Amino acid sequence: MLRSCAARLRPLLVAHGRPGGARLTSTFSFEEVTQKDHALPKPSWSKDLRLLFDQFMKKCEDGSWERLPSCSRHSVQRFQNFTKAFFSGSIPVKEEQISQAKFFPRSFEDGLGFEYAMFWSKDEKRIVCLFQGGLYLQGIPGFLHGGALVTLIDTTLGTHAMLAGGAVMTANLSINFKRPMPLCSVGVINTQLDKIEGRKLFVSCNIQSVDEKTVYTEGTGKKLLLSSCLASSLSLSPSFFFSFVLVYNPHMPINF
Ligand SMILES: CCCCCCCCCCCCCC(=O)SCCNC(=O)CCNC(=O)[C@H](O)C(C)(C)COP(=O)(O)OP(=O)(O)OC[C@H]1O[C@@H](n2cnc3c(N)ncnc32)[C@H](O)[C@@H]1OP(=O)(O)O
Repeated sequence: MLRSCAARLRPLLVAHGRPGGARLTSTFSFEEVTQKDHALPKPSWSKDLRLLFDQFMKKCEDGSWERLPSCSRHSVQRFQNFTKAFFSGSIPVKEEQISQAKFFPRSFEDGLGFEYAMFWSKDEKRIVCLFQGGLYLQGIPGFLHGGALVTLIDTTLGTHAMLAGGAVMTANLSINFKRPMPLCSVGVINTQLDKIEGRKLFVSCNIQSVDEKTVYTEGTGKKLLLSSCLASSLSLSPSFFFSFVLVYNPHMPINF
């Protein structure tokens, strides 16, 4: 699947006239153009997280669910396209800073921060995010920091809103912390799209324990579309969308 996405990206890279584009077209291969996918099992994953992951991978076999790949950096090209399209290219961040920047939830060493994998059901229009909050995310002793939970909620709701509508920003987020969540335990975020009003997407979710007996946190968010591409992108394929995130930037090493 990713190989075919990479093939689809080839003309895109050339079309954008990126530096090195010509070289890439002659040497382009899947191995060269993808970044590390972090949404895959690692030794730091607990047994619970691994078991849940395997259950969802099984659900992916008939195509009803799809695992969403996840990388830690945007390519400079993608950043430039984004800022040009939505901010008239006027974001005051230097290119070298962008190539150093990391996606916040993926910026910790393995097992110490956020470990998570998201699965998308196109038919049910929901995301399930399986996660484990590591030792560096402590708030009150022994429990996850509320801000860490909010980060993951915003990321999951943002991903849902993007799949449903295109590029979005969070305008508003409301959180109820119901029970403290133990450090290093596994949680499950379930999202839903509640309604769409013009450019506004209303999404909500909760975080439950693996046995579904405890609801740790509930979140509702209002996401604002940055473009009017809602109607045309409702049928956007997540694999294509996220494969675009995985575009290789020739100025960066392949593995981080
Ligand atoms: C490396 C791999 C990465 C992979 C990434 C994938 C996953 C990524 C997930 C990442 C996740 C991370 C995500 C992040 O971290 S996003 C970062 C955090 N968010 C921001 O920084 C947003 C800052 N705010 C703005 O830029 C603007 O205010 C926006 C764009 C939001 C709206 O400004 P704009 O000028 O466009 O719109 P408008 O003012 O004409 O208002 C339009 C309508 O909206 C209503 N409204 C506006 N504001 C609010 C509000 N606060 N509450 C409730 N309602 C609000 C307003 O009443 C009006 O309604 P109506 O009168 O029409 O009914």
